[in-house]
Amino acid sequence: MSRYIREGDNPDLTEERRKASFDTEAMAELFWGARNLMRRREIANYVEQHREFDDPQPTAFMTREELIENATRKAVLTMEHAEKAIDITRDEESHYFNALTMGIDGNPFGLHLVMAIPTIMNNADEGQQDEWLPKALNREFIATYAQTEMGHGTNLKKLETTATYDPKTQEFILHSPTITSTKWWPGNLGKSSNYSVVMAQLYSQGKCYGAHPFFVQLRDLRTHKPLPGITVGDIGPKFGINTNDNGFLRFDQVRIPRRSMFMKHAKILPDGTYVPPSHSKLNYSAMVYVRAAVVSLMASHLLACSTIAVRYSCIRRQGEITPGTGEVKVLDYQTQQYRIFPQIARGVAFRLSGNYIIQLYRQTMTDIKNGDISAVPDLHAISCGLKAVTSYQGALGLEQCRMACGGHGYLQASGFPLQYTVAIGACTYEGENMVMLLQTARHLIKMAKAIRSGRPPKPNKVIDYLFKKGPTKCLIDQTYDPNYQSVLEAFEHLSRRVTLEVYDRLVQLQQQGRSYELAWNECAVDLCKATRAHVRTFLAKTFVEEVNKIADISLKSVFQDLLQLYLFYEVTECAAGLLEDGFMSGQQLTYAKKNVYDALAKIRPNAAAIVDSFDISDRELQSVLGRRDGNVYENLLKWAQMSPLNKHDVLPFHHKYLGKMMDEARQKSKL
Ligand SMILES: CCCCCCCCCCCCC/C=C/C(=O)SCCNC(=O)CCNC(=O)[C@H](O)C(C)(C)COP(=O)(O)OP(=O)(O)OC[C@H]1O[C@@H](n2cnc3c(N)ncnc32)[C@H](O)[C@@H]1OP(=O)(O)O
Ligand SMILES: Cc1cc2nc3c(=O)[nH]c(=O)nc-3n(C[C@H](O)[C@H](O)[C@H](O)COP(=O)(O)OP(=O)(O)OC[C@H]3O[C@@H](n4cnc5c(N)ncnc54)[C@H](O)[C@@H]3O)c2cc1C
Repeated sequence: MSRYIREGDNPDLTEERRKASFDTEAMAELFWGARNLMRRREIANYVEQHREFDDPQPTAFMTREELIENATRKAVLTMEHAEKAIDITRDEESHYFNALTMGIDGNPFGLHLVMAIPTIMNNADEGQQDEWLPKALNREFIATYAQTEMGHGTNLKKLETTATYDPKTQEFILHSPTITSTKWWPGNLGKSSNYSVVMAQLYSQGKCYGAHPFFVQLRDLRTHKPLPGITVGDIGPKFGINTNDNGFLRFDQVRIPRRSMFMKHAKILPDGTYVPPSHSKLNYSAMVYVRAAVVSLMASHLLACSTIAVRYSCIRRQGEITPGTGEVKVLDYQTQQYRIFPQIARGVAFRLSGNYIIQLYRQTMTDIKNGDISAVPDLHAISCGLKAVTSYQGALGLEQCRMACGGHGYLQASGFPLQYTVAIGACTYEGENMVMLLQTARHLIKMAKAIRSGRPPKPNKVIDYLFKKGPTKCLIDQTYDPNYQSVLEAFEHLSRRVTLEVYDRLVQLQQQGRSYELAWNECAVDLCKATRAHVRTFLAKTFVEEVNKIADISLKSVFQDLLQLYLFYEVTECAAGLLEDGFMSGQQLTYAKKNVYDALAKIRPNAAAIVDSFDISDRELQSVLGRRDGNVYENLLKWAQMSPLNKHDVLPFHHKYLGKMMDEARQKSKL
């Protein structure tokens, strides 16, 4: 018996696992890296041995208060166990440990770890870091990130919370002047946090200097009651992440010391003089971090949901393909493969680009510390576009996986509602997706201007292709092309064309008398298309580069199948754009489709082993349909029997309403 095939497993799933053309363990090592995989296994074992991390019942059956209490209990346990279970200096280990112990629906430390600590690290000056960081790491307080207000989330310039400097007392006065200035949404703000990063309009010497971050104590450290002048609470149930106490917050003339303003970049001197930062957006770095992290987060969601969908599709038999030969596994239907396998391929693509963008983020933060801010605009541009594209495609992909599981996919027991409701938040938080696409487009338009004026900027891996002249006709079906250069060139062509076309239209509209802003708005849909084309090119190139690095032939061949699917699926997705200017022919589109179908057929026998190699445990999946052992039906029944409604054969209020109604109806009909 192996790690993947065990006694008592569903025989249909075992048969699938035996079919694989590669060694699943070797694939898992390639996917995670040998050391990371070993550490994942050790961490998972650690958690399995500590049953106190188990939920007392499936979270789907809990009330909101029970959810939050359970998450809080496990969050404290997680912190207590962290040093024994993981190397806390390694983010990968922390993320994995947290996902195993606390799940994905939220926990009281979410924003503390993901936004408040990064803000302290990147926006506090040395003295402030010395004071706040050890306490933050030591969990002496829990902080969140309060930026969005009821009236404004996107347009930070219009935030209404004010921080007015009073040089007499050397304090800021925080105030929420209107209902719409109420901070609204911050994760863990409602009940868990006692501190927060607060974005407020900075006023000094009668002048407004725009939104700046402040570090503010919200609750008494002993009683946990809100401090005087502070009104704080939970915003109520949401589409998802109901384990998270997203909150509201108001200030009524609350005084905080001058040194509560984050002063690494901008400063207020004791007399009220404002010292500007070297780059006006350096205070936004925590947002940049989460945008970059979303790419890997979407990979995790897609890989988890495709694991569920593939496993379930291997044990679900329904209908015959050849009459009289018996019911097939639903994974044998080409339509099923077409729904699920592209999600696997996209998940892998996101994982590879997610690694790249997080490294770029870390490098840029180090550069900023050393006084070099040159990479900031490029990081902002690509992270906004990637965040928007991966969260949107991730959301669509999860829904495909759900639908691929038929009726059972709609059950909470499938695990999809949890994955989906958590994942789609990323289309909105950290910058609404359209707004993010338009941020990247600003960068692309600058590049287009440089192309038109014949002055390329200094070399940059992400945008260099825009300045090259590619082939004038698509060559995807013409040459032997193991590195898919002609597909990449097609993506580059599309990106270059839509970027230049929308740039030319912007210029033309201005020449016709429109202001830049009005012209921009008239071009906004196409500007978003330019960003999507650019991000597609980036994701595809990263995928090709990474597959080329694989040495093991049998593993490489599996990745090549996924790459083939990814690239040609993307060709079909953007076919309208490639056909529009005659770059690609209808015949070439047929060729692309054929490549998609060929790839589906090649992936089919390996599908179960591919998803096994993602090494996603049952504890993470929280899915009866996606169980490793494939024993779905008996466990679905067990799961339903745990429903609180089944505590009583007859619901306590039955006779009050339905019972009474039917009794009365029967009596009337007897009369
Ligand atoms: C498996 C991995 C697990 C990892 C774990 C991850 C877990 C994830 C958990 C998720 C938790 C979610 C928590 C959510 C938190 C939030 O949502 S916090 C609130 C987020 N809010 C936003 O994102 C607001 C969006 N709005 C903006 O960012 C800005 O308002 C704007 C739209 C970008 C415009 O900014 P503004 O200052 O008004 O712009 P302008 O003055 O017009 O300037 C524009 C120029 O500035 C450049 N720029 C903008 N932002 C940045 C930046 N961050 N960095 C660098 N440069 C920036 C922009 O490009 C413009 O430049 P030019 O074109 O040169 O003018
Ligand atoms: C799950 C979740 C968690 C969150 N966590 C936090 C948190 O911890 N801390 C925090 O501070 N905030 C948080 N937020 C708030 C979040 O960051 C904002 O909701 C988000 O930035 C979008 O802003 P908005 O709500 O103002 O949307 P709006 O800007 O009002 O969006 C409404 C519509 O207007 C469009 N639109 C707006 N401006 C433009 C424009 N310039 N061009 C084109 N279209 C435009 C948008 O595309 C969208 O279609 C969270 C939100 C969610 C959903």
